[in-house]
Amino acid sequence: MSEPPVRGAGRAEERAEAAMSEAETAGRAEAGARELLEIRGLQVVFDGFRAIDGVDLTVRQGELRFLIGPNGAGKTTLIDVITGLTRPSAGSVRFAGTELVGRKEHRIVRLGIGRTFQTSVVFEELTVVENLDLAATFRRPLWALLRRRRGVSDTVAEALETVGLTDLAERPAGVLSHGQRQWLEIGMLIAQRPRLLLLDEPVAGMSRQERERTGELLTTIAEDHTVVVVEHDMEFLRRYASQVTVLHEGRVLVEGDVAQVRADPRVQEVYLGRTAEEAA
Ligand SMILES: Nc1ncnc2c1ncn2[C@@H]1O[C@H](COP(=O)(O)OP(=O)(O)OP(=O)(O)O)[C@@H](O)[C@H]1O
Repeated sequence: MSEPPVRGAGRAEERAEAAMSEAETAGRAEAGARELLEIRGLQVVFDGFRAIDGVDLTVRQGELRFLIGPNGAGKTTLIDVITGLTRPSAGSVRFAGTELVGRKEHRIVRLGIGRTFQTSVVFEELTVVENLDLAATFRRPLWALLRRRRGVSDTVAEALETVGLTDLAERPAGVLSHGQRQWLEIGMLIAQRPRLLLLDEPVAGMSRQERERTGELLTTIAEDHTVVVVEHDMEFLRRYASQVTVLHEGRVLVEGDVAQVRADPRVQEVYLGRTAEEAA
């Protein structure tokens, strides 16, 4: 379903992005009940295999949504489709009313969607603050990049503060612990001022203490962002999740609050089966 090139489409997209930036400011002030992400009839086929098989998903502005499911359920593929990395064979992904399917990755970032990857994107030789500054320039217009910069911008200072790395601002990112590195990556996303953050397994490999701090961090971030978290850690889910969507074999199996989802026999069978006692 590749589309023919359309003359002026790039400019139309840029206009849409500019409009989105304005809408962004206005949108943040609005009540949190609005639908920000609307996925309908989504299908992704890899060599005849349906990795996503008719997914409908709505995420409202201001939600902290957890996406769980057994290995191969299609969680990462779903994030890949939202961010333009994978093109679906059918369906629609609308973000604040704008269709994302067919848009390039960098344009989707500019529309206000940021994601973390399972692999690190931090520059180890640069300091924490330099990494954040680099991330913050991503959505900045060219003239702003060319201007001589003095000190740390408010955006970067805020991101440092939010992720609790202010004391380590001048240290090279290479010396950070695994947890601190993950927080830096989240800080780098925040510095891009996205409306929607997609976090792929943010507590993987973290110590108990680091997981707790990350849970608190996500709760703070969710106060003024919409956040979708892909997570496997059930203990983490129990403590910090509110709304949960369970994917299984490329479909939405169950959706609801943590208690509803954990009590659902279908979820216990396909996902919590191995931790049924814990789920009780
Ligand atoms: N590029 C690809 N080509 C072929 N098959 C793929 C590709 N990407 C993913 N798949 C398959 O699609 C299915 C969904 O994969 P996906 O990585 O989205 O699952 P997941 O829920 O994120 O799993 P995990 O928890 O293991 O990361 C899997 O069966 C996977 O093998």
